[in-house]
Amino acid sequence: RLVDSIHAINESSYDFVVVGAGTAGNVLVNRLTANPNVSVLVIESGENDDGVEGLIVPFLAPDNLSNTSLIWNYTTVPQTALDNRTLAYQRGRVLGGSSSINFMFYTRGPRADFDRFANFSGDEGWSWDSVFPFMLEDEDLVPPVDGHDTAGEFNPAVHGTSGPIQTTLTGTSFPTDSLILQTTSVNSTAFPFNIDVNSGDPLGISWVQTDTGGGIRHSSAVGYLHPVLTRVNLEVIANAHVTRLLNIKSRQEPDMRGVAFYSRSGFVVYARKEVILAAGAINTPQLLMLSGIGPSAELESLGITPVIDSPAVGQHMQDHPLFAVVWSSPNSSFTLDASLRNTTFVADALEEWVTSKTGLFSGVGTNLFGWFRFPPSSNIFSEFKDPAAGPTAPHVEIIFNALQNQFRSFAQPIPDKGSYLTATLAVSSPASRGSVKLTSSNPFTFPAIDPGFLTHPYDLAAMIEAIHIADDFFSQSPWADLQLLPFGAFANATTDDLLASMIRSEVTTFWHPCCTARMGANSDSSAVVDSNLLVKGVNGLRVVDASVMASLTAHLQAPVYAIAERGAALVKLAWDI
Ligand SMILES: Cc1cc2nc3c(=O)[nH]c(=O)nc-3n(C[C@H](O)[C@H](O)[C@H](O)COP(=O)(O)OP(=O)(O)OC[C@H]3O[C@@H](n4cnc5c(N)ncnc54)[C@H](O)[C@@H]3O)c2cc1C
Repeated sequence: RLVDSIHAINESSYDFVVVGAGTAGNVLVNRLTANPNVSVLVIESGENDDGVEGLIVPFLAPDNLSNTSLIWNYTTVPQTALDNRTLAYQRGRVLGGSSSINFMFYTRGPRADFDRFANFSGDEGWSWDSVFPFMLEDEDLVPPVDGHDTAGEFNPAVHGTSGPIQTTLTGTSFPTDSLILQTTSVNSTAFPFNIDVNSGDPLGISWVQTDTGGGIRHSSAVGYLHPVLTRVNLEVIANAHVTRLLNIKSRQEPDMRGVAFYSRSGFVVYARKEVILAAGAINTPQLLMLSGIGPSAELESLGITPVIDSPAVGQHMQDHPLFAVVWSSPNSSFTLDASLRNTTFVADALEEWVTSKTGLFSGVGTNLFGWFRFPPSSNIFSEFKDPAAGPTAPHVEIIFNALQNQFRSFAQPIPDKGSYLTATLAVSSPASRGSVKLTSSNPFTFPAIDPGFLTHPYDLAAMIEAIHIADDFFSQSPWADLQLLPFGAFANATTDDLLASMIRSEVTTFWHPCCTARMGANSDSSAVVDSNLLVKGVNGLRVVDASVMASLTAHLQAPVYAIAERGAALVKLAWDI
């Protein structure tokens, strides 16, 4: 049952209180309420997603970033390695959380990253082989909207077909698709084709898989929450902001099963079994610290009485730095710039989506992308230790036909004529670390978010390597007819030093924060939760969201689903439900 008012809530205590109806939170809600004897309240700060068209049209995803009623409109602190720029740092604030506003790439990440989770936490249960069955549980792979034959575009053996989240392959082809594939043939050593990015070995160039189905976004709200809203043992309150967790024991080990929240006025509810924090990698550490779980001295300086000293809360933050390089081409038939400037073309494409959920608006605008490792002999490793987790973990990601082969830049203005090809690049296993810190004891004051982009020099060197790989890619024979020329600032960045300044002045976020309440062995003071995701040093509190990752991996949504599926299994096991 979805309620919009606190007065409609039936109880003052529930078996489980879940904080945040986001990507992970809705997995917990769905799996726990499958048992009719278990009662769950989920408290979500954002509004109901149902009926908000902008959230379900895949092609319109970027527009959500400026819809401030659906997002946490965060900004980072000045990034010291990015010319002191601050960056917009949006998160989803709506049922479905960031899965309702993200760009829908469905990527589970490399085997090596999950094996690193297992090593770090001392729990084999987090290894790729152990988590893999949970990865299949969230997924329902469905045919693409154009019904084309997908043989050779994915490996059915590594996909789920009965989970809540529909995933699919592109249903709109772009002229550059065949050129990308030809490049994997003419130089399969540097640019191998990989039939399935989600097998645990994502290296090479693959077809993009998205969490869309039938031409619409399948967020955690669409897949996990709305179908179970009729369960009588579930209550969901939207537009209700959790302000802190309450220690309900004055002696012995703290017990955090009280939840204070605000919905026009303040309320408290209690969990009989557990509070599960699923507020995401920014708000989870914020709430822990507001509740007295964090670095004691910092909390005291803000007037917050510490419950336990947990210095790692908010630390070890990672995110992928993202950057774009643009080439111009006199051959406009390969790019969509001209079409997208034509209002009739755009209106017709939208009309096609409205009537049949097919065409340009049914897709995310990117069909093929690649993950690459630098060779062991690469100069970068004479200077830096390799931060990647192992042989399946990429060093860089390149999205070759980003957003329909049109001009796309995070810093430069859109030209009103010409045709362009944009590659977006990311450092996949960055060495930089950042933090989330409280600036106030007021729960409505935004925390200080510092992703620490490029603060480790390896990340800048890796981004320069990514540009060289992209350049090499577009220098291969299939691209000759396009007569590509580096465009804009890229055209003038003719040395690595000039590339470095361009990177510093343009890098932005891939919106993948994680690791701010990371998992680890009990003896490890750099970890906030144990390998069962229970907050160390207190009772009754578990964290299940991107904050618990031991280190950064892929695009985070599919890994978060897998972590949440396993998290739900851990909760059920702990309470024998
Ligand atoms: C613009 C963008 C594009 C992205 N693109 C992709 C992509 O293409 N592929 C991919 O894999 N990943 C992508 N990501 C990342 C991915 O979506 C997130 O990492 C993932 O969804 C995070 O899941 P989560 O459960 O940790 O947090 P969220 O899904 O953000 O959920 C947290 C929820 O908690 C709620 N909440 C927070 N604080 C409170 C509070 N105090 N009280 C009550 N409720 C609260 C929030 O409103 C939210 O609903 C993208 C993210 C963004 C923002």
